[in-house]
Amino acid sequence: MSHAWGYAPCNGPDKWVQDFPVADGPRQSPIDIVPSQAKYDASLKPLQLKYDPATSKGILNNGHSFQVDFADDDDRSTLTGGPISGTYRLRQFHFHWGGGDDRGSEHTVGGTKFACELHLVHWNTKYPSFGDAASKPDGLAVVGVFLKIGADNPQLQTVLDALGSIKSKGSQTTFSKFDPAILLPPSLDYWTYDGSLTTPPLLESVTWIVLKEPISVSSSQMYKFRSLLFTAEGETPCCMVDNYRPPQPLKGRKVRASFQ
Ligand SMILES: COc1ccc(N[C@H](NS(N)(=O)=O)Oc2ccccc2)cc1OC
Ligand SMILES: [Zn+2]
Repeated sequence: MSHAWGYAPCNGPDKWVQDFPVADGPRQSPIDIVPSQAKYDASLKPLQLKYDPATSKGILNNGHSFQVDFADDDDRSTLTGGPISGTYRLRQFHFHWGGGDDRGSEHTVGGTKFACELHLVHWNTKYPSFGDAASKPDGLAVVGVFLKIGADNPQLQTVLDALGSIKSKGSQTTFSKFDPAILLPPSLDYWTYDGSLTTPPLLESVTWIVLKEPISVSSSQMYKFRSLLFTAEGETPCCMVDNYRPPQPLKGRKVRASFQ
């Protein structure tokens, strides 16, 4: 691919394998989660997500999605328990969404797509940095939360209100005192499986933890996500929509459930 990766027909998910051969690897993400095929594992521990709002730093349009970045130089915002061992630090969160309410999530459940999916990216502190962890099979843990079309979600509003300041690729602004825990559903029941980043470099270093319970988002709130641009200022504007990779082959992997 002579140009950078993206989600258009010319540089989208079907083309990524040209520059990132791991795209055809044995543990690619996302996947379709089939609840009846997911085996309850009593040894799975409850998720422990402890986030300090003081660690939120800024919000950035990176040309593929937008992300909120967190200070990860200590253990103030961490993931422990669940399917992982040790302590993973929160690095950033971001979303994937569709051009319409009928699509947008990366993982699907029994073939059902949601309008949007939140990813909270954590890295294993047994490694010295995110970059180092990202290349290890147990280096990353991403918590996925589905956003289902329904009532307006007030907890999303501070994030959505910031999008006006980061419309174009490369724009960023401060985003402090934000507690990502307010984006989580009441139940932390989850499915888990071994997978990868869902964007290039598609590294097969992610323990996926996908929450069973979605949070709500209204159609009008979805329009705020779709007001962002893939493109930088001065370029022909292209709306940031359909920034999701479709489900990938399971290739013999087992999905476990933390609930019966
Ligand atoms: C902190 O560094 C990274 C963090 C994440 C990802 N990729 C991430 N993969 S995912 N969907 O599996 O979490 O996807 C995106 C998608 C859009 C915007 C930002 C992340 C890549 C990173 O550095 C290469
Ligand atoms: Zn993601």
